[in-house]
Amino acid sequence: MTDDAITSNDDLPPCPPILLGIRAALGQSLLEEILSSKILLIGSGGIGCELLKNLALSGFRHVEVVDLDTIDVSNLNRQFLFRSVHVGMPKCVVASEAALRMVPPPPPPPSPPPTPTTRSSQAAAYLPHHGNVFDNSRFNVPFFQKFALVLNALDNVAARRRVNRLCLASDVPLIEAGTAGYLGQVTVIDRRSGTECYECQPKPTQKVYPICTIRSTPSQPVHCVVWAKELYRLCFGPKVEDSMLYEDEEGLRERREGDDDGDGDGDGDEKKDDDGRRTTTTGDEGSADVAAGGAKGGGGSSAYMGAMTDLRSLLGVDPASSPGSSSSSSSSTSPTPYDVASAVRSKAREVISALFVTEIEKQIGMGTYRTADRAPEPLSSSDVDSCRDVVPSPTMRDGCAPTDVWSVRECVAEIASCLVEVAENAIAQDPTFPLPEFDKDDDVAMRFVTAASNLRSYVFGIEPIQSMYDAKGMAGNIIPAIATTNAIVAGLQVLQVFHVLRAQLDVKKNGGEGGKLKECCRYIYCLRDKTRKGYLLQPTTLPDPNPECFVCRNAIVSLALNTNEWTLDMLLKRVVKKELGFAEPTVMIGEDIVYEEGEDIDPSEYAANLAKKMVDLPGGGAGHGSVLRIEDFTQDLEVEVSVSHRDCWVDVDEEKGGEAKDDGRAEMEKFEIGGKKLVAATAASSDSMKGDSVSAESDGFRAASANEGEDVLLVEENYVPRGVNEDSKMPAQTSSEHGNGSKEQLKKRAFADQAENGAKKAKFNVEDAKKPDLSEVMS
Ligand SMILES: Nc1ncnc2c1ncn2[C@@H]1O[C@H](COP(=O)(O)OP(=O)(O)OP(=O)(O)O)[C@@H](O)[C@H]1O
Ligand SMILES: [Zn+2]
Repeated sequence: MTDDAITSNDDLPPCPPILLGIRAALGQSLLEEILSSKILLIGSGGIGCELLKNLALSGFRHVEVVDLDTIDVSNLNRQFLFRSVHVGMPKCVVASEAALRMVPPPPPPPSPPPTPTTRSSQAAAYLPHHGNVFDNSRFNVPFFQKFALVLNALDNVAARRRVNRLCLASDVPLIEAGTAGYLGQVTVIDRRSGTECYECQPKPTQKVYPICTIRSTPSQPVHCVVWAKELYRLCFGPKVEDSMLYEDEEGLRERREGDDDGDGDGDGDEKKDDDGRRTTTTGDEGSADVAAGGAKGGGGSSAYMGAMTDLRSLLGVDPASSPGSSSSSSSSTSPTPYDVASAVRSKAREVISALFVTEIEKQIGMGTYRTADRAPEPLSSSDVDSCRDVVPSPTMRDGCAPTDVWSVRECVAEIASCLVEVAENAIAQDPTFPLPEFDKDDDVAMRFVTAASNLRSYVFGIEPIQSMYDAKGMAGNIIPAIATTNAIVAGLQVLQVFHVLRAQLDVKKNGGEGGKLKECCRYIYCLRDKTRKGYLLQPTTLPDPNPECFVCRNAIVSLALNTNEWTLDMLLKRVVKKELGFAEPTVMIGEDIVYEEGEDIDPSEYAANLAKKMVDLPGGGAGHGSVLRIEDFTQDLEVEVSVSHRDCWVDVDEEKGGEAKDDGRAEMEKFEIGGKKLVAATAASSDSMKGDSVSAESDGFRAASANEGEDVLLVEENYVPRGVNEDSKMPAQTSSEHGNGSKEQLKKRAFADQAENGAKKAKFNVEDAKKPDLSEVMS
């Protein structure tokens, strides 16, 4: 791979046997770079565990790991650095300790010893940071600047955007990765090298949710839907132990016994080995004490299993029992439907209270949610009382629609109503009873899952609360995360790490500006189906930035909405924070600051503006044709937003032959980012604005080309990637007029890549059309 890679071992300093292969492939100087470089890893879940193991076994001695979550039982099947004794402990703490034990011993110091001491001869340290990467007091530009490069192993767009911005602002290369079932992708983002950033391409609306475990600290609606499906299994499943929420006494005992030092704290106490080489890696202050809190979580019993067992028996789900025959039922004769309904409602109250009050309070007490964006708030007892017919279930209401969003109390009432229905069906010996596995097309199943998922969202402050229609879309599209894909992708990431370090080493040795990663790094797809030549990995050149990207190219963002009705508060929450990802925005109209956030800012200063309509804001208002300037010093980001007023939203839905499209949002709440920019500030009628609609969706097409001399398998040279249609060799499906997303630009890029790499024109391979854009994948 390199010139010095061929040097005979006799001429080289001693090296741990496990690293001889690395040295033979990469050379002594790159090995030294590996031994001394500081690497930051964000996320220690499925991909993160694989990456940590790879980094450790490749000789990396200085790695820091950020993760906000604690270990759940359901992570154990494939997040292989964790054991049942670790349940409840921070993932990053356990993963760092486990990986550190795999780091080969340091090479013996050369004689005479180097002066000053180089980092490669220092003790290895894998430092965990249990926290949310959005915590700007800890994870900010100075923190990122300490590292040679950053690796992402995340499962959500918001956190990926945050890391992307911090890396751009810190000038640190980012190796980004994602998987979705059998599919995966890895790319390298480097501002100085002029590569595309994570946000250069608009993200397509997510259609599948690759996820298969439960997030202890949920942050998205889909995390709650996954949890609710497991709750459904726990209530109605033929085998209660199949549910990821199931806890039995034996399992708890095992976990306590697994804490082999017998102190019950579950810490494993494995921080040092005999020669003291492996240093204690408690990380920052947060990690050590949370680890202790989390460990108690490993030994505590769940607050809900007792009530759940009674409920199953009452529902007649467990074969030994029949409806109404619970131990808590006092009736000795056959119960009437009324008796059953009232017994079920009362038990439902107990279960809901255990799940959404007692269990949450218990976990809060143990510090499980310290890293959540917002501390969870247990339901109130009056909310839980809605079980007792206090509130009618929303689906029993006249005119109820699948797009309705239910309140907390309605969700509680809906759960109770589903449970009563199941019990009554059981009594009537309905042939559909007992309930089958969860089926999104089953009415009771979907009502139950929507209500339970939303209650969890309410408790954790997760928005938006889902209508049954939305929840169904998610519940039906959750696909399992596959450990093998995670392993492949993590391996590819480490190969890119070597390339980045090699480029950095060249600059150190030979001088120059750096920024040459486009020459050596690749965007790599991991495909599900082999290409015709039998390859599963496809490297392509790193794409150029999108000139329309407001993150890396300071492009102006165009925004259309009803400026007469939108308030500043709506603008901040729905557009500035949610869509544009600003963490601490300062909003200016001309020279006037209309809003500011941050540690030193008194929130009352701009409180009066929050309720004002956009047109009524100071500085002349943010009406049609105005320009807002939004800054965020925490991300070193500044953007100009060109505002246009729109109050009529007739979009043509081509699939429905030109009918008006209803996306479920109230007319007044609609907005569009990324339409045509206003050229001049003219007063606009609704009609004059109609033509401005441009979908911000893109299929995330990447121009692909075969590259010679890769360290991954090549695809055949006549391969044409997804999105290029056979006749025109033009990217299909994109309707965006955004820079690289436009047909013309994509076409140019595809052809430029082909020319550059001598790739011949190709036939479109149908199998390859399955290749997704994984830029928004979950893990
Ligand atoms: N904002 C964030 N700050 C820090 N860590 C984060 C943030 N968002 C996500 N993570 C972490 O990224 C990791 C993503 O890994 P992954 O998705 O494999 O794990 P998982 O959620 O446990 O499993 P699953 O594959 O079922 O989704 C998680 O451990 C999660 O805690
Ligand atoms: Zn960009």
